[in-house]
Amino acid sequence: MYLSKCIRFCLQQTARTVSKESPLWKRYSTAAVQPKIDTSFVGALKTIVGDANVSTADAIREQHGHDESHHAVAMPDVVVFAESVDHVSKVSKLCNDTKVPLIPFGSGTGLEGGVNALQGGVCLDVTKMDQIVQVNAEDFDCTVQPGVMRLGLNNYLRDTGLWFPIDPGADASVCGMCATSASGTNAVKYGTMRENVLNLQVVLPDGRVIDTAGRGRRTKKTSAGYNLTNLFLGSEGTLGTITEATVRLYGIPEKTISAVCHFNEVSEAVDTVVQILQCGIPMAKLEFLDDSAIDCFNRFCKYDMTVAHSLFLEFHGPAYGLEDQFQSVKELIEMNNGFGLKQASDADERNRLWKARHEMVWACTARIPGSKPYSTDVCVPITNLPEIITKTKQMVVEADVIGPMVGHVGDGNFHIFFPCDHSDTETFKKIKDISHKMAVMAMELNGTCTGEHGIGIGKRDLLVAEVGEETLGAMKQIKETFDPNNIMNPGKVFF
Ligand SMILES: Cc1cc2c(cc1C)N(C[C@H](O)[C@H](O)[C@H](O)COP(=O)(O)OP(=O)(O)OC[C@H]1O[C@@H](n3cnc4c(N)ncnc43)[C@H](O)[C@@H]1O)c1[nH]c(=O)[nH]c(=O)c1N2
Ligand SMILES: CCCCCCC(=O)C(=O)O
Ligand SMILES: [Mn+2]
Repeated sequence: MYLSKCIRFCLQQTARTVSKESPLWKRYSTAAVQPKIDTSFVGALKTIVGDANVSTADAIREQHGHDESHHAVAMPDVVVFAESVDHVSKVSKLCNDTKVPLIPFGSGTGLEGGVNALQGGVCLDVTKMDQIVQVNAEDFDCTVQPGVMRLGLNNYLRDTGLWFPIDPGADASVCGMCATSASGTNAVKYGTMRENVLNLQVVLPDGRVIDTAGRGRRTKKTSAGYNLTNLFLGSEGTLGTITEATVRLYGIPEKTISAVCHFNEVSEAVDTVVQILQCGIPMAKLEFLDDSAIDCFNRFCKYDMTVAHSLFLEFHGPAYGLEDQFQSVKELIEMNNGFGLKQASDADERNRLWKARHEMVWACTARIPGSKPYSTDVCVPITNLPEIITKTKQMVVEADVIGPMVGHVGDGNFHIFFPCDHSDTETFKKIKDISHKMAVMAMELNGTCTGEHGIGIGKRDLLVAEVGEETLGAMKQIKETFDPNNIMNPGKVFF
């Protein structure tokens, strides 16, 4: 009850901070100085990176003014394509000296408006820095530049017998995945980015270049000083630009089993998840799709799966023992009245299933032609998962909106993929109301308003409620220490 009162108090307080006279607004809001983008500034950029790497063309600015979220496009004044750490350092220093906003751009697949240039300024596109610097196969790690995408990394690794398993549904940049503390379907076994980054090279706003664990360090564990690596993980471009990431790699599993099963009740599916995890069965993937999501799945991905609440499961490991794990899960599914348990017959069927799962948001969006996706992203301790999923499903049904539920329930994290026609203001209001209530419910159940997509623009009010004023104040102190001129991605994470 106490938690609930704190959360609601903070939300009320934050509602007041939007009107700028309240003390909370002054304490947390650090609006950047309006950019001084003139021909001499653009000329200075061209001197640093070369004429071809600076663009003020509308099409390029528009392309860099949004990500895959529902947030409105906010174009930068200029787009700079960095080709080296030196470029990043000198551009950062120029922006810092002239107090011009600087927004790092990975591959634009973010879901919270993270790259949108709310106050104009310079978009720093790092895709040209696309080298895989080093692969240390015997140590299970590699170092990549910020333009390396996760699928490109895994293609490069194919002959080594290793892979990088963190798998957001998009082909994102590895450094962008660091910046948003990304996750995906494999997190239940391999963890999220927070558990898989050994070192980061970061260019600070004033141009200084640091290595968060020390240059060349790549141990699985360290107790040397503050954990700056995890400080920059999830920083969403607000503390510095990541110009190298050293990440953990894993052996490609000898054997993989994928399977699907169905339930008549949401509670039966989610109870099965909790029991699987409490039995310590080392699942690789454990995804939930409700009946509405399966309906979208069938329509868009050309499947004819039973339209019922479903679990998509995957097991990774040595050939021996994997079938035993599957049989243990089979018993738990049957104990919870699950039915239709079916293994994928071969790698093609397995890959087709998971490709469809990764494209679920588009399947759900296609339910209303011309709509845009609006995704939620709450995460709770798994024992609280049955309550929040059941209550959320009830909210969606009562609101009479299309709200397919999909997610990484093995991590306690799930989404609703609302097809959102912004011109339908009544439905859009219902969607935002459900999203807000879900986030408050998650926080009241000891969870978080964002398991993997970040705060960006749309969840800044929720962050205050989630962490509380004192903790947010400490975060602001860190921000002001690294970025006293507030040039790094202003308006994100904090008001
Ligand atoms: C269809 C689909 C499906 C999914 C997802 C997206 C889409 C379109 N995502 C979200 C997205 O893929 C994820 O947030 C990525 O980490 C974003 O990486 P980008 O390189 O696209 O960052 P993008 O360029 O979008 O930037 C995201 C944020 O990071 C910052 N940033 C980017 N590169 C940086 C750098 N080098 N240094 C500092 N800051 C930097 C930006 O400033 C911005 O604030 C997701 N996510 C997830 O966690 N799990 C999932 O399952 C999915 N699924
Ligand atoms: C474009 C919206 C993407 C929604 C989120 C996708 C995601 O996280 C997933 O698990 O799928
Ligand atoms: Mn997800």
